[in-house]
Amino acid sequence: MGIVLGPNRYGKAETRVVRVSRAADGTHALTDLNVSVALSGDLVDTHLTGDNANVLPTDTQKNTVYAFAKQHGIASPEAFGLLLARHFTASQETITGARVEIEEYPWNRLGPHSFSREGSLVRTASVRISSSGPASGPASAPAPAPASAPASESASAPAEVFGGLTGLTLLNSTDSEFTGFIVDDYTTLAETSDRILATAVDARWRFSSLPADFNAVFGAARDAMIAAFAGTYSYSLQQTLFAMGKAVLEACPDLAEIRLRLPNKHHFAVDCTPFGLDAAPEVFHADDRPYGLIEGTVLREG
Ligand SMILES: O=c1[nH]c(=O)c2[nH]c(=O)[nH]c2[nH]1
Repeated sequence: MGIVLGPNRYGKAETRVVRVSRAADGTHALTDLNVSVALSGDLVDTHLTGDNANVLPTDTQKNTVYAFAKQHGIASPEAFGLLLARHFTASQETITGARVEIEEYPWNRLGPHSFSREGSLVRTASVRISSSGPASGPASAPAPAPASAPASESASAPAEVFGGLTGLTLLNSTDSEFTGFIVDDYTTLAETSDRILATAVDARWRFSSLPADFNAVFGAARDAMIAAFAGTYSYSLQQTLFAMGKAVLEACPDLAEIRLRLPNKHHFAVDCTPFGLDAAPEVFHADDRPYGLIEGTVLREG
């Protein structure tokens, strides 16, 4: 039996790029990204014989990230990912697929040129382009070139675009129950009609059409998730997950689906009665692990 090369891709991972935009009045704006590029295409020779004629070096990919940040600016992580993915697939005959994954670390403004890093929230974007068609899924959209894309790249292959976030830590100190679950020989969990519900949201949403303003969609999706978490009287984190996903799709018509991963960050009431104190649950132990992990996709019917 012969041995053959399977699916493969290569690229420069985690190029950290910080773009400063300087306005005439001395006010600066900051965009802080971690960009990972992975390319695929006609790359058999480099694997089988070491002939690198078809290989665009990963060092060049890193340089392209920096050059595009300078030349085109970074309107949004999604638009920047599209710009890069289109460039790599349109400019090199041997490169037919590109996946660009971006993390954006938000900074809060302190002054005209001073900033502080925002907590744990990270915005994410992912763009996949294949000149032989989108990577997968029926709802991929033909992607218009971002406003700042070079004209030569405007007629390129369809793209799949995902946005999202991680590390959005949320907590309700009441309005959460967990009762009526299966009880078997190993169940010790007591039913509770009042508990802390806390999670760190990991969300990824797929665009079915590409909006003019990705940042507006991001803000609307984030705000809808937060409002749904805070406003839902929860009987399970699963129910809260669906409410959050539904709220995002209702707020954002450009999105086809949202995938949510919600760790249940357990808070256990500490029994203070041995210390002669009352039993009201006011002191909690924030447990690190193990944690429940509730995962689900919410999508439009059809
Ligand atoms: O919201 C919850 N969902 C569960 O499935 C579960 N399981 C558990 O032990 N606690 C919880 N809480």
